[in-house]
Amino acid sequence: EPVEDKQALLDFVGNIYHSKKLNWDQRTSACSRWTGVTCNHDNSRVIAVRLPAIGFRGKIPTNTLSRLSALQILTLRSNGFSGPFPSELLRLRNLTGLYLHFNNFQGPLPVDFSVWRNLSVLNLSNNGFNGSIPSSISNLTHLTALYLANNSLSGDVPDLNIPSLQLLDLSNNNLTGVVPQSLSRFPSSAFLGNSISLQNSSSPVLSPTSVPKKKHSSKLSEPAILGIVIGSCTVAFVLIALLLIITNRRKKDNESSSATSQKKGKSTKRMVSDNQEGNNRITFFEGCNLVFDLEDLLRASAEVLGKGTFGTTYKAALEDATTVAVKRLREVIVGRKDFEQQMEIVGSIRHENVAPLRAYYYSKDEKLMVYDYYNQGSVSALLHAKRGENRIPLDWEMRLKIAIGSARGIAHIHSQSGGKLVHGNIKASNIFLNSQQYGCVSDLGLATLMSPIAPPIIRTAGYRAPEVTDSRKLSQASDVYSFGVFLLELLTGKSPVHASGGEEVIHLVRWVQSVVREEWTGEVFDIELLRYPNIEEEMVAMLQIGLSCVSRMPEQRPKIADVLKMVEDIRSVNAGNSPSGGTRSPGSTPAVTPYVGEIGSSSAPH
Ligand SMILES: Nc1ncnc2c1ncn2[C@@H]1O[C@H](COP(=O)(O)OP(=O)(O)OP(=O)(O)O)[C@@H](O)[C@H]1O
Repeated sequence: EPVEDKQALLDFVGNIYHSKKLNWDQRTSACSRWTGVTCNHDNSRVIAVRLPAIGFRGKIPTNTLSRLSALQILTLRSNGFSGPFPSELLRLRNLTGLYLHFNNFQGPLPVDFSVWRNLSVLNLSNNGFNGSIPSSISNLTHLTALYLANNSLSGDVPDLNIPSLQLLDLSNNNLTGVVPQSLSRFPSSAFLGNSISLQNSSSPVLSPTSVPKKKHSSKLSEPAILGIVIGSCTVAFVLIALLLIITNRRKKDNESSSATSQKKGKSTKRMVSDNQEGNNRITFFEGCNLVFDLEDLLRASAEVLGKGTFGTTYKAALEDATTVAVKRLREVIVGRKDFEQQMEIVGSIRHENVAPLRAYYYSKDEKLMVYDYYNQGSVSALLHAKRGENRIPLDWEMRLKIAIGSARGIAHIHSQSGGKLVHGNIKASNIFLNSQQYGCVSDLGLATLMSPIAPPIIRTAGYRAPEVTDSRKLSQASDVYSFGVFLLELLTGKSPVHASGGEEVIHLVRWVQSVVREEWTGEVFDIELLRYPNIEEEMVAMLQIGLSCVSRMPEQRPKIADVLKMVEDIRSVNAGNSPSGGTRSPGSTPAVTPYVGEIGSSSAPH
């Protein structure tokens, strides 16, 4: 437990009015129980504090939050904080994200911003700040987003030469002069509602107060914000249903807890729901550089990526220019405790070939999981999308790296929880490319949490081991089966279950087995691969591995560690370093099916 950090937080909350009760109890674990608090991996320090719309009123008590010296993220938005800029916060040298928007802060900004060396997002919009924009902001070399809109800032816009800056909003202030060259790359909307003209342009394009000022927009109700989001994001779909359900309670709280709100009569009722709400927190895992809270998620414009077995996945663009994938689960059959336990296991996995779970949210009505967004799409999309058109096919090199990476990821997963963890849903749409373009597996550990009556989606069915189809016996061996199907998919370019011409449905595994049995091995490979010379031996090696993984009997399948060795050896097979058949490690499960033996002798040139 971070004893001192905990005390700092208690000192903070004990010395400021807030209309919404926080479940910060001295006796409970701040790291696992306290709303809005995130700790590092060994729970020795608090690294994030997210307290939007708690109904705080007054000045931030001195010498409280500033003692959280490991703090990286601070969100105090949509409260009623007042007073001058809390310059004590400049002591928080590790801050990457500071969100103070929608408060009533006043007076000038601090002169020297340069202490916040790691700051990536600064949102001070919708306050009453005045004076000029300090040019020391230029020293924030990691800054990606700067929001100063809806204040009373005046003077010239400084020359902010920050190459990393991607998002800028200075609108609705009293700024004058011209847009400096360094900021000319931003759209004019960033400067709207000031008396600024664009450089090299004789006419002032932006007339003063051309847009009505929205001062102290903390008055804006959540529905109004939603309205703006929805209205302005005509192209993007909005997570309306998601938003409405989750915001429902918060909306009520916001209305009455905002400092400017008139309604105070609801407090008793609110207290009751607060107590329940205490547990409905969004939980972040360490290494989550993403700066968002639930409300950021709600305000994000979102697009449906697809519907899967376990729910629907959305792509959500956050206001700091990051994009996340939010998976909304349905039919969770376990209780909160089991769910949280599993999330902790999944969220603690950090491996370059496993997609990191960044955060999750649990409430009675909503269960969300937040992942990084992979903009290249899944291997399924890379493999199958728009075949035939002038797309760039996945070359053999890429497919090898995908196979190696995903095998490494699965091997790592199987080594977790005392060697007991099962992925449960290995398939091409759950495999992505990491920054080195190796395979990276996602969506693990959900199968045991979800309803077994989840509709059997045909896309998933093709990856299921026979014992899973028959009696839902998920195991590491069934993961190996699914991985084998995935290898066959990589080799053939065909989906696990696909229609051939007419209505006939082809099962990839059976099809590959029969083609191989007829000794037409060459026929199985993806025609897109035929253009690459000298890879047949490697393809045959992968075929052998894939077929051994899809052995009917679970105990005949190799262990993933052995599969991994074999996959990693595919290259050396070709380089002639390793004699055919000698690639398996001693002691590995003998899993070569008769078919494979035949391929080995019939196709490998001697
Ligand atoms: N982090 C992500 N980045 C980019 N795309 C993603 C991400 N997560 C999922 N997707 C894509 O969104 C779509 C829907 O994903 P989802 O996981 O909900 O369903 P699925 O993979 O088809 O099935 P299942 O629920 O069984 O995993 C898929 O095309 C998937 O590849």
